[in-house]
Amino acid sequence: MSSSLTEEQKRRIEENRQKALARRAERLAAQRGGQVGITGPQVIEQNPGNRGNLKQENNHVRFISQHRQNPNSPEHGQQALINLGTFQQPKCYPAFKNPTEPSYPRLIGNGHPDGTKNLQSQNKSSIKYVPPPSSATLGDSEMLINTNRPMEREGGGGGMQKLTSCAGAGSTFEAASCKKANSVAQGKCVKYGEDRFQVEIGYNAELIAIFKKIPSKSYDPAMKKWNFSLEDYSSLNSNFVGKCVLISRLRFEVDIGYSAEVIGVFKRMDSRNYDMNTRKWNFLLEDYPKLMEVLQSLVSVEVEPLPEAVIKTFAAQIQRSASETEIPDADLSVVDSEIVTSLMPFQREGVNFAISRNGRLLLADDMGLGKTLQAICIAAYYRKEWPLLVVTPSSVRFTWAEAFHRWLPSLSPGSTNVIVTGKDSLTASLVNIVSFDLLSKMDKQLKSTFQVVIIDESHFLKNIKTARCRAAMPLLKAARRVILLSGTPAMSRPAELYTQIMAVQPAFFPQFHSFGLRYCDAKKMPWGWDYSGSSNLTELKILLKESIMIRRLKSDVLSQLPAKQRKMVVVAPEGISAKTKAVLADEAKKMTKGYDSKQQEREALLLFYNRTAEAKIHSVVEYILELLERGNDKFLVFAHHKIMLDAIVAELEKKHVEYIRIDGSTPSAERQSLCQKFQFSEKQVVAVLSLTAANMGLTLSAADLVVFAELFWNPGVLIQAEDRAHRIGQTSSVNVHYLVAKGTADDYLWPMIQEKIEVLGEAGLSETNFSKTAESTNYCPKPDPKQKTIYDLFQRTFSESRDDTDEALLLEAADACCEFDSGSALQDTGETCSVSPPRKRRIEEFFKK
Ligand SMILES: Nc1ncnc2c1ncn2[C@@H]1O[C@H](COP(=O)(O)OP(=O)(O)OP(=O)(O)O)[C@@H](O)[C@H]1O
Repeated sequence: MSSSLTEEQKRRIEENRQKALARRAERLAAQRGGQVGITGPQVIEQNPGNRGNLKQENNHVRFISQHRQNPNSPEHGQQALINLGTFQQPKCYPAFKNPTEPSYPRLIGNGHPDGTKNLQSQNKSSIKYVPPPSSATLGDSEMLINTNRPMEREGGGGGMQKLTSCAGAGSTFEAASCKKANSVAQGKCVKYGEDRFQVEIGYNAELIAIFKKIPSKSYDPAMKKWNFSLEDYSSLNSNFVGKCVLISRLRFEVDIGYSAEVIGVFKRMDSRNYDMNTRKWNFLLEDYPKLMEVLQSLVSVEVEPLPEAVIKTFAAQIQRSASETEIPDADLSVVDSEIVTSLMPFQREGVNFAISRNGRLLLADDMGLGKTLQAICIAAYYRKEWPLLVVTPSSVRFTWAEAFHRWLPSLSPGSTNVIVTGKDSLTASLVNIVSFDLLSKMDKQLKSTFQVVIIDESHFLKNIKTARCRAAMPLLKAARRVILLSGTPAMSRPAELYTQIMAVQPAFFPQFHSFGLRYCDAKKMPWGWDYSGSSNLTELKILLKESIMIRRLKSDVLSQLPAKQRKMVVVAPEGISAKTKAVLADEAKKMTKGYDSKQQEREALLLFYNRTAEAKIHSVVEYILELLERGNDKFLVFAHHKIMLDAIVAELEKKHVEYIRIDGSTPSAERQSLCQKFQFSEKQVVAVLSLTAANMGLTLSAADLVVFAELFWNPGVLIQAEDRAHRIGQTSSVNVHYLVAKGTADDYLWPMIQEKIEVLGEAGLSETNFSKTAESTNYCPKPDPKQKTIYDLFQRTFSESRDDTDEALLLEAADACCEFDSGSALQDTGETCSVSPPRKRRIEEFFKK
């Protein structure tokens, strides 16, 4: 993409800038002749060379340095006008690592702080330099202050003050108020420590109010003086400042205080529009070069231009060549038809978007909208460039492998490589799947390059300091296609987006600091920079949507979604210890030998089921923690065994996550209030529920995610449990995650459940069936012939009529000392809670369409 300004425009802007500098130098030379101790605005009017329109400016602070002998020196005649109503942060600093380093030229407004390094590649016409002060520049300066805010200006009565230097070695100031013309204070700026300056002046409430707004302010109680970083000295030496901000795909606004001169310029623009609400002027992007050219020729005005990333992204609009072109339909003939024909229309649009962006994107669809499927389809489009690397949270590594085989039947069985230890090869297969944590332990192998990389839950990379981020970033830098997936790319602040943007478009914001200044409301604090805020979010959102991000909310595509989206999650088997695996294998072996009585059979099955719960605890807890880390607000977790329910609750308590628990021991009277708490709490709440004691009669529609920590042999119980969220009051499609562990009773329960649900589906008794919406086809397709006995045993035992069997089993379980949550298996409290309050979302507005 090319820059928006032509060479000719750049040349003219530079020419104007030079002329302006020369004019400024002349004026300052004239001022040096004797303008000292001037008080009040009228005096300034006598000196039109200083500012032609001081009346418009009298809500500003001005510093004027007069000590420079060489008028052509860029340091000569530094002036600052700072609108106190919208105090400007220092614009940009030389280097992110050491923003206080004074020896670089300081650059206003182009968003790239690292001085000369980036200048070649930048649009020079949009840059203004303000040289930093040195301790030497502190000698003589003049400060003109009006503490009025812009809105108070009309009413008159401004508190104009002036601190004027005496030429010479010392720097002396006078401060006077035009309200009280006879109240004149004298002061001076002196060097303070290595990189600070101190203002020595008598007490003046208005001045102090101004000082307090300066980010680097510090009060020295011993000296009873205020001091500031040299950076802020420079920042005060800026002109009448404003900034350009993108407000739509086609328009930008100029955010600047009132100036007749500027408004005169605005009025000459054909596309001008004044927004009565924001009281700001906005223009078509095609007017941007012209407007900037004129504004930058005004001596008194410094306007922060649009960031380079915006200029590049919207180059077509700026150059008037934009047309509303639809993203073309990609030719997916190289991709397995299985997946292509399954794509829902919005998913197809996602794939088209990705391919139009050359396979580099942030797919930020809401949870459950099929990001996995879209990512596999996008990656498959670039199959010639494989081997492929998928980096994912550890709990879903195996689910990814299943999904590849399900959606790309052309993949041979051995072509997925799930990495389970740091010693495994990262490049063993065509599709390599690794967890974030393992990736960071594979230092030696990180030199391998992948042309195509998928990062699932890419917000895991939000912190550049983490080992996972440091390990992943070089891989992403080297890759040609980078597919980031996250339903919650940033959970609380725009700073979290930076690494993800860098991963997809490294050229957008090479320095975090420039991103921080523009979008994180960066503030200099005594301890360093604070980037936890947010600013210009509308622009960031428009920029990302135009360039790299596609995001659909469930509500946008609800008509295309089934009421329930079921998903099987294969939880990591190494969560199960070797000892537990051996016990499970032993139980299974015993079962294949057969039993003398039905009673013994059932006991054995229940024991197997119980051991399965024990074995899954670690993986289930890990999965729930990952859901919490992803920022899922509210969800339901169903489990059957008390040990599982206890373990989940213990972890939630440890993490200080609010939860409700309803199990067999929860009195009926309490259930209503627990439901209410879940439905109406604004906080993140997890409902931990017993499969048999809380699967009916409760309304928990504030959640649209249901997680099954354990399976149950009766699909009717599961469907009823799902319906705690999927019921009246639910406005979304409900996601259902079944956590399934290989080598456990799940191997037998899962195919059985699917079979039964399919039957229910065919009979119209279940809205969706598993085989169409869950990654099921490749999971334990048919039990091992040797173990078919166990499957049959499960079938036989649990296919009996539900009421009798459940009761009998629960009793038997008690006999067998298994800790089922059996308290009130079939209680129906009939409680309902009304529609939930709007669910809290982090930086919600930003990510809404
Ligand atoms: N077009 C489709 N046809 C059939 N099933 C689909 C389709 N799209 C998604 N699904 C199924 O919906 C479920 C949710 O999809 P997926 O896991 O890809 O969503 P996601 O956006 O990645 O969710 P999360 O944010 O939870 O990771 C899966 O079981 C998936 O197979």
